[in-house]
Amino acid sequence: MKTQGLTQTLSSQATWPLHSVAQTQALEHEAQAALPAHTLMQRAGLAAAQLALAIAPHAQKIWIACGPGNNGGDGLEAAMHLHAWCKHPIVTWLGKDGDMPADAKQSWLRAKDAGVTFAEQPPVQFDLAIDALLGIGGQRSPEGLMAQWLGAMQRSDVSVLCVDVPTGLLADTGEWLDTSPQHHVKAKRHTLSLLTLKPGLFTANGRDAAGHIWFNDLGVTAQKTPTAWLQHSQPAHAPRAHSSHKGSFGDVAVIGGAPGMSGAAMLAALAALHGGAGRVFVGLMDEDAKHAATAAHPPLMVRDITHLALNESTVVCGCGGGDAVHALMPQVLSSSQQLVLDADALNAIARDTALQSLLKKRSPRHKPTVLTPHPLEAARLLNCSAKEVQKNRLHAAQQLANTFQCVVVLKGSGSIIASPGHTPVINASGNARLATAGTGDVLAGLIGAYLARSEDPFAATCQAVFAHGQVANAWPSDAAALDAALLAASVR
Ligand SMILES: NC(=O)C1=CN([C@@H]2O[C@H](COP(=O)(O)OP(=O)(O)OC[C@H]3O[C@@H](n4cnc5c(N)ncnc54)[C@H](OP(=O)(O)O)[C@@H]3O)[C@@H](O)[C@H]2O)[C@@H](O)CC1
Ligand SMILES: Nc1ncnc2c1ncn2[C@@H]1O[C@H](COP(=O)(O)OP(=O)(O)O)[C@@H](O)[C@H]1O
Ligand SMILES: [K+]
Repeated sequence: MKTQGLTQTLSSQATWPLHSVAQTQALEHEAQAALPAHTLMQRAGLAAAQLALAIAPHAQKIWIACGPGNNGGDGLEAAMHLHAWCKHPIVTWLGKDGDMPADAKQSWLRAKDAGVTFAEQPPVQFDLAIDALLGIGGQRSPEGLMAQWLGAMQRSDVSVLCVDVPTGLLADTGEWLDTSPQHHVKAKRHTLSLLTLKPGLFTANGRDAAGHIWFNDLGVTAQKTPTAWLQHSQPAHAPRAHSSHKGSFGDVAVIGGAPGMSGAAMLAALAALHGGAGRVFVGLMDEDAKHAATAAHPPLMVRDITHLALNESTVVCGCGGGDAVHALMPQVLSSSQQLVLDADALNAIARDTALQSLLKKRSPRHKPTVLTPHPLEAARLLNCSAKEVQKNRLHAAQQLANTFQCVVVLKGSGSIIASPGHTPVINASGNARLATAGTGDVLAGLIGAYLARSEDPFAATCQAVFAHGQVANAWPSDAAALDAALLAASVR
């Protein structure tokens, strides 16, 4: 087994394995059995203290809020090092002598012996705070002093370093334990994930709660199949062969754009075009918009829906489809070779069990389908509330994928890509610049373009979702706000 382990930022790897709390605890037990007692906590505390120095090199007064369990033990270890390095750590601690885990007790004794300052209340002023209240053992809402201290850290303007997991966040799902709307996290935040990276840091509320994420495996290599993968970057596009032609990259046919909503279908079509599809056809449901669409975008081929070769195309259906798209769905589900279903197409399926049966039949007929619901659309398909979907996004996405035998993209902060037989992927790209109307239409079109030239629908979908978010990541902060039209023009 390796020693100490290195604290890394996530940019060094394209994909990262994410492990659940249960897997992490099993790994911790295995590692503890193979190492001298207290080794892991000493490594965790040293890593936290070193990271504290790195993110706030000039900090002197450091408030370390320690909980009653082993997460608090990590904080006590960190305090001991920071004290030895002539910083001024002040520990507020919720542990009780005689009622604490053995590792935490040992760290408490070591911190006391080293002369660390313990206080009843947080200091009035501090230069950095370390949240070592709860880690992966936190399964009920903080109350009393713990809740007060957590609130003080979240409201503070000073940087906060969370040890392992931001207190109050469920490491498996990214949901806050206490769902009252108090979590207006203000401080600049860092999280040092220990032993494993946990899925909840990357989806739902995880990204806001955790801030910049660092990882230290404490010298222990996780062997188990992960719960999910984090996609953190992707390979550059393969160069196009010189002899390639428009037929080499597939046809995408977009169906949607009912009266008043043609923009949604056009966004999907433009995204498919800029995403590299060989030819993009648009079956607009609004007759009156066809002429203007052709004039504005000559490379797009606007066609009557009945003239689209669905059985030879990757069809993107639903963007701006309104209720009228329902009538087209039997044909679309039966004939399309590959299919991306978004927005109103998903709502139509949620309402109609006959369409659900047609959808389920596609996979056995080797006709791949990608569903791209946002949480409310996913909830309609699962017959539950959007809140329930958000409670466990990985589970909801996998459930949808298994039910309909499709690839599913559950959109939002930390989009989940799930498919039967695959370990789900959490997408790391993207940010709140995408929280504007029409960006989902762009995603549907882009997935269409990637599917059209790929043999692997799951991988193609993961790459398209990453590329879509990457535009928002790279968007200059001093440029005009990113809107869906700019996004459709910028995707690759
Ligand atoms: N052991 C090791 O070698 C290593 C462990 N590591 C570290 O340990 C962390 C896991 O430690 P853990 O399992 O002790 O759980 P932890 O997150 O401290 O919380 C549980 C404690 O909090 C209490 N509690 C819970 N909710 C509460 C509430 N609302 N309000 C008040 N109290 C509440 C709960 O009490 P109980 O519910 O049992 O009454 C229990 O005492 C992990 O995230 C990592 O940081 C690393 O150093 C690697 C090596
Ligand atoms: N905060 C965010 N972080 C990352 N991605 C986001 C965020 N907000 C929105 N997005 C992305 O933007 C797109 C919005 O899609 P959707 O909700 O369908 O919007 P619309 O229907 O208006 O097109 C999705 O790809 C979603 O993942
Ligand atoms: K913590």
